[in-house]
Amino acid sequence: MALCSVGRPLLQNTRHALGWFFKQKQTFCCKVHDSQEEEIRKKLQLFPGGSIDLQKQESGIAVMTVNNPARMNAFSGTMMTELEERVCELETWTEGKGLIVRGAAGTFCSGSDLNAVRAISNPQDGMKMCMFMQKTLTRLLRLPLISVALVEGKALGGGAELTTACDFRLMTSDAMIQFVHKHMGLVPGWGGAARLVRIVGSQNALKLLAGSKKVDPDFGKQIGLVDDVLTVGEGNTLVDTERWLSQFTKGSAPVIRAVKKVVLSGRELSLDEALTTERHVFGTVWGGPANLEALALKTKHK
Ligand SMILES: CCC(=O)SCCNC(=O)CCNC(=O)[C@H](O)C(C)(C)COP(=O)(O)OP(=O)(O)OC[C@H]1O[C@@H](n2cnc3c(N)ncnc32)[C@H](O)[C@@H]1OP(=O)(O)O
Repeated sequence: MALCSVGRPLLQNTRHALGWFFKQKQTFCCKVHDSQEEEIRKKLQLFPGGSIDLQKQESGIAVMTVNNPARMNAFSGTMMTELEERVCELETWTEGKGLIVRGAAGTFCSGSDLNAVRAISNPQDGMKMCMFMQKTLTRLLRLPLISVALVEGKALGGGAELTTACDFRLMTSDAMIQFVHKHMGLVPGWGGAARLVRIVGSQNALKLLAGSKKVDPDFGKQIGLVDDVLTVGEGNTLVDTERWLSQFTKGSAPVIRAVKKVVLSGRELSLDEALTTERHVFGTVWGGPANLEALALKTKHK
């Protein structure tokens, strides 16, 4: 059997990549009824408050709002389980192309609700809560939608982690992102450190985590955490974000979703596995309606 460069048998590699690809394709609805997860879900339900709101628009862009303004949009337990439900809804939204994640009332999110944190401050419950949020945020990042976090006001702790589960981050000119975990005697646990390293590199991740350094828009852009800055007071930030995102979501949903899948496989798989996946994703759009229309129009790229 032929060996690929990383030493994994080629056939095994192909199977792995295809398994990954079809897992992304299938609509997993949605709750994994694993007993540990069910246990943590039940525990999270004991900490109510706020909501995660989802609006799916005809444009193919959905807006997800972290809504708990009395606590600066901190995540209560029920908001964690609602986030999972909304992600599940988005996994089955086949017309979707883009997603905006934002906070209610002009601020992003102040992390986990400290009242809930105090009540479940033993390591076992902490790890279970982290596992639940890691899984949900990984599914969020893997949606076949191009996602952007609109950061207004503050994104602190778990809120900063949530921004890293989106493909892009936009900040208003007065906004701030801060991984405050160290000041709380913690490290990120919602997958935020692993994702941060992939976005800004380990040197910058160390500065942000070990120094709990405040990230304003200029510094954010400099280190590649922030993709663009919206000037406060100049129009409606949500409309501006939709306009910004539409540069990437214009066009046919199957093609936009295919773009996200090939980029995701490039980011998450070995080169051989990513190449296999890319071929298969290519096969889903080759000869498809958008491809045939472009050929019929004799499209030129001047
Ligand atoms: C995954 C790990 C984590 O996420 S650990 C949590 C990390 N987050 C934090 O430590 C945030 C702590 N909060 C703060 O620093 C401040 O409240 C911030 C967000 C800067 C807002 O300050 P400021 O504008 O002065 O408003 P404030 O302090 O009066 O807050 C308004 C009300 O919101 C509440 N609040 C805020 N954050 C949380 C939170 N994470 N959990 C629970 N409640 C929170 C404040 O307690 C305050 O409530 P109240 O009006 O006093 O009843």
